[in-house]
Amino acid sequence: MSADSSHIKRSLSSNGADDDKDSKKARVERFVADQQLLCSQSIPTPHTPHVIQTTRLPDALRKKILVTGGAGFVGSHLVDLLMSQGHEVVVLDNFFTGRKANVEHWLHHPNFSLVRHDVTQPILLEVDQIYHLACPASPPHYQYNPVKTIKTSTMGTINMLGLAKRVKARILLASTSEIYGDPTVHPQPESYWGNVNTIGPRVRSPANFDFFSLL
Ligand SMILES: O=C(O)[C@H]1O[C@H](OP(=O)(O)OP(=O)(O)OC[C@H]2O[C@@H](n3ccc(=O)[nH]c3=O)[C@H](O)[C@@H]2O)[C@H](O)[C@@H](O)[C@@H]1O
Repeated sequence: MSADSSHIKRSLSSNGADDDKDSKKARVERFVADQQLLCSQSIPTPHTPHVIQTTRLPDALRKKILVTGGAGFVGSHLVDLLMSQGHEVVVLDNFFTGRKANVEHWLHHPNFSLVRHDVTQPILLEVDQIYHLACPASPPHYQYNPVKTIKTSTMGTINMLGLAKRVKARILLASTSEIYGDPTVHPQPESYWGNVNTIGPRVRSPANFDFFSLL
Protein backbone atom coordinates (compact mmCIF):
# COMPACT_ATOMS: atom_id res chain seq x y z
CA MET A 1 0.00 0.00 0.00
CA SER A 2 1.39 3.44 -0.91
CA ALA A 3 1.90 6.16 1.70
CA ASP A 4 -1.00 8.13 0.15
CA SER A 5 -3.51 5.32 0.28
CA SER A 6 -2.69 4.51 3.93
CA HIS A 7 -3.30 8.17 4.76
CA ILE A 8 -6.72 8.01 3.06
CA LYS A 9 -7.53 4.80 4.93
CA ARG A 10 -6.60 6.37 8.31
CA SER A 11 -8.65 9.42 7.54
CA LEU A 12 -11.66 7.31 6.51
CA SER A 13 -11.47 5.19 9.63
CA SER A 14 -11.12 8.23 11.87
CA ASN A 15 -14.19 9.80 10.19
CA GLY A 16 -16.06 6.54 10.78
CA ALA A 17 -15.18 6.63 14.50
CA ASP A 18 -16.39 10.22 14.72
CA ASP A 19 -19.62 9.22 12.99
CA ASP A 20 -20.01 6.33 15.43
CA LYS A 21 -19.44 8.68 18.35
CA ASP A 22 -21.97 11.18 16.98
CA SER A 23 -24.61 8.57 16.31
CA LYS A 24 -24.06 7.04 19.78
CA LYS A 25 -24.40 10.51 21.34
CA ALA A 26 -27.56 11.10 19.29
CA ARG A 27 -28.96 7.73 20.37
CA VAL A 28 -28.24 8.52 24.04
CA GLU A 29 -29.86 11.95 23.70
CA ARG A 30 -32.89 10.43 22.01
CA PHE A 31 -33.12 7.78 24.75
CA VAL A 32 -32.96 10.44 27.50
CA ALA A 33 -35.59 12.57 25.71
CA ASP A 34 -37.84 9.49 25.32
CA GLN A 35 -37.47 8.64 29.00
CA GLN A 36 -38.34 12.20 29.99
CA LEU A 37 -41.40 12.10 27.76
CA LEU A 38 -42.50 8.76 29.23
CA CYS A 39 -42.19 10.25 32.74
CA SER A 40 -44.41 13.17 31.82
CA GLN A 41 -47.47 11.61 30.20
CA SER A 42 -49.58 8.52 29.58
CA ILE A 43 -49.11 6.41 26.48
CA PRO A 44 -52.00 6.34 24.01
CA THR A 45 -53.67 2.91 23.92
CA PRO A 46 -56.71 1.66 21.98
CA HIS A 47 -58.76 1.96 25.19
CA THR A 48 -57.39 5.39 26.19
CA PRO A 49 -56.17 7.00 22.98
CA HIS A 50 -55.84 10.51 24.41
CA VAL A 51 -52.65 11.54 26.19
CA ILE A 52 -52.79 12.62 29.83
CA GLN A 53 -49.96 14.88 31.02
CA THR A 54 -48.49 14.35 34.49
CA THR A 55 -47.23 17.15 36.71
CA ARG A 56 -43.78 16.81 38.27
CA LEU A 57 -44.38 17.33 41.99
CA PRO A 58 -41.61 18.10 44.50
CA ASP A 59 -40.93 15.17 46.86
CA ALA A 60 -42.55 16.99 49.78
CA LEU A 61 -45.87 17.30 47.93
CA ARG A 62 -45.93 13.94 46.15
CA LYS A 63 -48.13 11.39 47.98
CA LYS A 64 -48.06 7.63 47.63
CA ILE A 65 -51.68 6.68 47.09
CA LEU A 66 -53.26 3.23 47.09
CA VAL A 67 -56.40 2.74 44.99
CA THR A 68 -58.08 -0.64 45.56
CA GLY A 69 -60.39 -1.51 42.67
CA GLY A 70 -58.36 0.98 40.62
CA ALA A 71 -58.89 -1.00 37.40
CA GLY A 72 -62.65 -0.46 37.59
CA PHE A 73 -64.79 2.29 36.12
CA VAL A 74 -64.69 4.82 38.96
CA GLY A 75 -61.23 3.71 40.16
CA SER A 76 -59.49 4.09 36.81
CA HIS A 77 -60.79 7.65 36.39
CA LEU A 78 -59.58 8.47 39.89
CA VAL A 79 -56.18 6.99 38.95
CA ASP A 80 -56.05 9.27 35.89
CA LEU A 81 -56.69 12.30 38.10
CA LEU A 82 -54.13 11.35 40.77
CA MET A 83 -51.50 10.51 38.14
CA SER A 84 -52.11 13.78 36.31
CA GLN A 85 -51.59 15.60 39.63
CA GLY A 86 -48.14 13.99 39.90
CA HIS A 87 -48.75 11.52 42.74
CA GLU A 88 -47.42 7.97 43.02
CA VAL A 89 -50.30 5.54 42.53
CA VAL A 90 -50.51 1.87 43.46
CA VAL A 91 -53.53 0.00 42.10
CA LEU A 92 -54.67 -3.22 43.78
CA ASP A 93 -57.31 -5.15 41.86
CA ASN A 94 -58.34 -8.79 41.43
CA PHE A 95 -59.89 -7.97 38.02
CA PHE A 96 -63.25 -9.46 38.98
CA THR A 97 -64.99 -6.75 36.96
CA GLY A 98 -62.11 -4.34 36.32
CA ARG A 99 -59.81 -4.55 33.31
CA LYS A 100 -56.08 -4.02 32.88
CA ALA A 101 -56.96 -2.07 29.73
CA ASN A 102 -58.46 0.65 31.97
CA VAL A 103 -55.02 1.53 33.36
CA GLU A 104 -52.55 0.15 30.83
CA HIS A 105 -51.78 3.66 29.54
CA TRP A 106 -49.89 4.16 32.85
CA LEU A 107 -47.97 0.87 32.98
CA HIS A 108 -44.71 2.42 31.74
CA HIS A 109 -44.87 5.42 34.09
CA PRO A 110 -42.43 5.43 37.03
CA ASN A 111 -45.12 6.80 39.38
CA PHE A 112 -47.48 3.90 38.68
CA SER A 113 -47.71 0.30 39.95
CA LEU A 114 -50.36 -2.32 39.29
CA VAL A 115 -50.72 -5.33 41.61
CA ARG A 116 -53.16 -8.18 41.08
CA HIS A 117 -54.35 -8.75 44.61
CA ASP A 118 -57.53 -9.73 46.40
CA VAL A 119 -58.23 -7.35 49.28
CA THR A 120 -59.58 -10.22 51.38
CA GLN A 121 -55.89 -11.05 51.86
CA PRO A 122 -53.79 -8.67 53.98
CA ILE A 123 -51.04 -6.73 52.23
CA LEU A 124 -48.10 -4.74 53.58
CA LEU A 125 -47.49 -1.43 51.80
CA GLU A 126 -46.19 2.00 52.75
CA VAL A 127 -48.72 4.59 51.58
CA ASP A 128 -49.96 8.05 52.59
CA GLN A 129 -53.56 7.70 51.43
CA ILE A 130 -55.96 4.88 50.56
CA TYR A 131 -59.02 4.98 48.34
CA HIS A 132 -60.80 1.69 49.03
CA LEU A 133 -63.05 1.02 46.03
CA ALA A 134 -62.57 -2.74 45.56
CA CYS A 135 -65.99 -4.36 45.59
CA PRO A 136 -68.41 -5.90 43.11
CA ALA A 137 -70.64 -2.92 42.37
CA SER A 138 -73.65 -3.85 40.27
CA PRO A 139 -76.39 -6.24 41.52
CA PRO A 140 -75.52 -9.14 39.15
CA HIS A 141 -71.91 -8.91 40.29
CA TYR A 142 -72.44 -8.61 44.04
CA GLN A 143 -75.13 -11.31 43.96
CA TYR A 144 -73.01 -13.67 41.85
CA ASN A 145 -71.21 -15.04 44.91
CA PRO A 146 -72.79 -13.47 48.00
CA VAL A 147 -70.38 -15.07 50.46
CA LYS A 148 -67.40 -13.74 48.50
CA THR A 149 -69.07 -10.32 48.38
CA ILE A 150 -69.44 -10.35 52.16
CA LYS A 151 -65.79 -11.37 52.55
CA THR A 152 -64.68 -8.56 50.23
CA SER A 153 -66.81 -6.02 52.06
CA THR A 154 -65.84 -7.11 55.57
CA MET A 155 -62.36 -8.64 55.45
CA GLY A 156 -61.28 -6.37 52.59
CA THR A 157 -62.36 -3.29 54.51
CA ILE A 158 -60.82 -4.53 57.77
CA ASN A 159 -57.54 -5.22 55.94
CA MET A 160 -57.50 -1.73 54.45
CA LEU A 161 -58.40 -0.10 57.77
CA GLY A 162 -55.61 -2.12 59.42
CA LEU A 163 -53.15 -0.97 56.79
CA ALA A 164 -54.29 2.63 57.19
CA LYS A 165 -53.85 2.38 60.95
CA ARG A 166 -50.40 0.81 60.68
CA VAL A 167 -48.98 3.39 58.28
CA LYS A 168 -51.14 6.29 59.56
CA ALA A 169 -52.69 6.81 56.12
CA ARG A 170 -55.95 8.64 55.46
CA ILE A 171 -58.56 6.30 54.03
CA LEU A 172 -61.68 6.87 51.97
CA LEU A 173 -64.20 4.03 51.69
CA ALA A 174 -66.50 4.18 48.68
CA SER A 175 -70.08 3.42 49.46
CA THR A 176 -72.94 2.92 47.04
CA SER A 177 -76.43 4.27 46.56
CA GLU A 178 -77.51 0.59 46.63
CA ILE A 179 -77.55 0.75 50.45
CA TYR A 180 -80.40 3.28 50.39
CA GLY A 181 -82.72 1.03 48.41
CA ASP A 182 -84.85 2.22 45.50
CA PRO A 183 -85.61 5.85 46.31
CA THR A 184 -89.21 7.01 46.45
CA VAL A 185 -88.18 10.66 45.96
CA HIS A 186 -86.39 12.13 42.93
CA PRO A 187 -83.95 13.77 43.05
CA GLN A 188 -82.90 12.83 46.58
CA PRO A 189 -82.14 15.78 48.91
CA GLU A 190 -79.70 15.37 51.83
CA SER A 191 -82.69 15.12 54.18
CA TYR A 192 -83.99 11.98 52.41
CA TRP A 193 -82.90 8.91 54.40
CA GLY A 194 -83.64 6.27 51.80
CA ASN A 195 -85.93 3.30 51.40
CA VAL A 196 -83.84 0.52 52.89
CA ASN A 197 -85.03 -3.06 52.67
CA THR A 198 -83.21 -5.09 55.30
CA ILE A 199 -84.49 -8.47 54.08
CA GLY A 200 -84.14 -8.09 50.30
CA PRO A 201 -81.19 -9.17 48.15
CA ARG A 202 -79.47 -5.84 48.68
CA VAL A 203 -78.97 -6.60 52.35
CA ARG A 204 -75.81 -8.30 51.08
CA SER A 205 -74.70 -5.25 49.15
CA PRO A 206 -71.12 -4.04 49.51
CA ALA A 207 -71.42 -0.96 51.57
CA ASN A 208 -73.77 -2.40 54.19
CA PHE A 209 -70.45 -2.88 55.93
CA ASP A 210 -69.56 0.79 55.91
CA PHE A 211 -70.00 0.86 59.67
CA PHE A 212 -66.57 -0.74 60.02
CA SER A 213 -65.01 2.50 58.93
CA LEU A 214 -66.56 4.17 61.97
CA LEU A 215 -64.93 1.82 64.47
O1 LIG B 1 -71.13 3.17 42.91
C1 LIG B 1 -70.88 2.08 43.39
O2 LIG B 1 -71.72 1.41 43.97
C2 LIG B 1 -69.49 1.49 43.24
O3 LIG B 1 -68.67 2.43 42.51
C3 LIG B 1 -67.39 1.91 42.20
O4 LIG B 1 -67.53 0.73 41.39
P1 LIG B 1 -67.55 0.82 39.80
O5 LIG B 1 -66.36 1.55 39.33
O6 LIG B 1 -68.89 1.36 39.37
O7 LIG B 1 -67.53 -0.73 39.45
P2 LIG B 1 -66.39 -1.59 38.77
O8 LIG B 1 -65.99 -1.01 37.47
O9 LIG B 1 -66.91 -2.99 38.80
O10 LIG B 1 -65.16 -1.42 39.78
C4 LIG B 1 -64.95 -2.22 40.93
C5 LIG B 1 -63.49 -2.66 40.93
O11 LIG B 1 -63.22 -3.44 42.10
C6 LIG B 1 -62.48 -4.61 41.70
N1 LIG B 1 -62.72 -5.68 42.67
C7 LIG B 1 -63.95 -6.22 42.83
C8 LIG B 1 -64.15 -7.23 43.74
C9 LIG B 1 -63.09 -7.70 44.51
O12 LIG B 1 -63.22 -8.61 45.34
N2 LIG B 1 -61.87 -7.12 44.34
C10 LIG B 1 -61.66 -6.13 43.42
O13 LIG B 1 -60.52 -5.65 43.28
C11 LIG B 1 -63.01 -4.93 40.32
O14 LIG B 1 -62.17 -5.79 39.58
C12 LIG B 1 -63.15 -3.54 39.72
O15 LIG B 1 -61.92 -3.12 39.16
C13 LIG B 1 -66.62 1.51 43.46
O16 LIG B 1 -65.38 0.88 43.08
C14 LIG B 1 -67.45 0.54 44.30
O17 LIG B 1 -66.77 0.27 45.54
C15 LIG B 1 -68.82 1.18 44.58
O18 LIG B 1 -69.61 0.24 45.29
